[in-house]
Amino acid sequence: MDSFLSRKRPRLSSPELSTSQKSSQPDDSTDMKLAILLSLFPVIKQDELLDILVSCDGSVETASKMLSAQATVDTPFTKKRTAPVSSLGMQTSLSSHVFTTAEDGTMKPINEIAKKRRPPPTKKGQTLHLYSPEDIAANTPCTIVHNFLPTHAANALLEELLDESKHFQRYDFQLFNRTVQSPHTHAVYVSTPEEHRQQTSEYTYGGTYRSNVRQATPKLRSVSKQVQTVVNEEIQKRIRDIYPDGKKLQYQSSNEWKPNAAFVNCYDGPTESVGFHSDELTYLGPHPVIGSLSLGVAREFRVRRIVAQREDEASEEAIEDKSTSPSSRSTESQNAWAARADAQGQISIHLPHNSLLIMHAEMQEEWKHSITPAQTISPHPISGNRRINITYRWYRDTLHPRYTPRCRCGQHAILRCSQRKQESRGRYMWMCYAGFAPGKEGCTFFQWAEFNDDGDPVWENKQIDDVAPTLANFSASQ
Ligand SMILES: O=C(O)CCC(=O)C(=O)O
Ligand SMILES: [Fe+2]
Repeated sequence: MDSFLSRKRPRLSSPELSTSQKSSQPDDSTDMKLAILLSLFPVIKQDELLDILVSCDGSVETASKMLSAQATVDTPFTKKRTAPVSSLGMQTSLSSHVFTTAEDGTMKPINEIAKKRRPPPTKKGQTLHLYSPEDIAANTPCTIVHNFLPTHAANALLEELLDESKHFQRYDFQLFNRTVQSPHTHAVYVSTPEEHRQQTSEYTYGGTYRSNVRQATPKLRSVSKQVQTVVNEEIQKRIRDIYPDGKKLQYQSSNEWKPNAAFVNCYDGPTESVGFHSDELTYLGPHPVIGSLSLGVAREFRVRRIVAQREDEASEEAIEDKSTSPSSRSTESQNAWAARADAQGQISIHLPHNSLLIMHAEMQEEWKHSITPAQTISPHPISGNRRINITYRWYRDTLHPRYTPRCRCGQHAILRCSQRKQESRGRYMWMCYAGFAPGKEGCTFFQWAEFNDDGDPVWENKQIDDVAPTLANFSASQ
């Protein structure tokens, strides 16, 4: 395994730190805090920002003051880096490790290899860089198709979306008591007037209706059809080659995947990014599949597994259960969360122009993903420093807000999956949206979500609890 490229990730400890400080905050808030610091200090490496954040006991304010002070005296934190840290273009492959030739000389099918592939190829604190489709399929919940569109079609779509990106906006998200803007811009595209009406007056996002919904261009619509075909093929391959007994996952839809919304992001320059998150399940349902097309500048897509808490961490969780928001957790419990977040390291998937990444059904519940800020990028001949990303999504009719529960605030509840707590891991729940919305306190609404095998909601036998499990138990979604 030495031949694959790995890079040390944040040093979560330093000689000055006490044991309780050796790791950082809870998974969600660490990423949010890092996102803020990155937007304030874009030339500083993410790893260093994390170190500083940890040394400031997780206080963004203290870290920010310290960094501002440092900036005036040009410390190592603020020196411009000349070394090209970006490893884009360096080819590494795990294929020689994961593909074995059988005694009769034939290649073993990928499912046999996947069964043998233990333990996970990443290590705590390290990043494994993957480039080849075989490695990505075997080691992550994703598949990649390079050179997806004919060159002229990819370039034409990129040009069209660069023009569209004039209308993109940053969205707000909540960081404790502050409202923070996304470190990239975006807009949502739909094809029909009815879908436009639904997106702007029925589906909610963060407690409000979306305002930046636009009419899909003919090119976006035609590419959507091509994405649909390939994603459905890849879903079937994944089921056949990777999933246990060649069967779809429980709650994964057995219907054809039919995208009806395209979220388009623009990352203008190397520091624009999106922090670690899972995509919101509310309208996509459990085990959704998402098709993600990259255009323009190549960037790194990082994924990491969500690690369940160990049994000996239960007492700490009991303390957390009394709190109502992640921000009220103790530093020690925050540290434990960060240590778990990094327990299995990260995998970096390199996304060149015109590559289609399929996030398969196990992705959102079991993994988190991000676009990390880059130290260096190679400008693209058409887009310069910009990267455009389109995620094609399938909003399911059965999860239209006319059917889903409302919380005590009178708003549509959001669907979340318990990702960390051993006893409830993998269970779904409807919760008040407001714990995750800018400036909102929220109510304690909580209801277990029940689904049939196809992931369509079952509404009988509602069980409503008065006290919500702490939001701390669930990872941030977007
Ligand atoms: O830009 C990308 O490749 C990922 C975007 C993403 O994760 C999202 O929009 O939810
Ligand atoms: Fe996402």
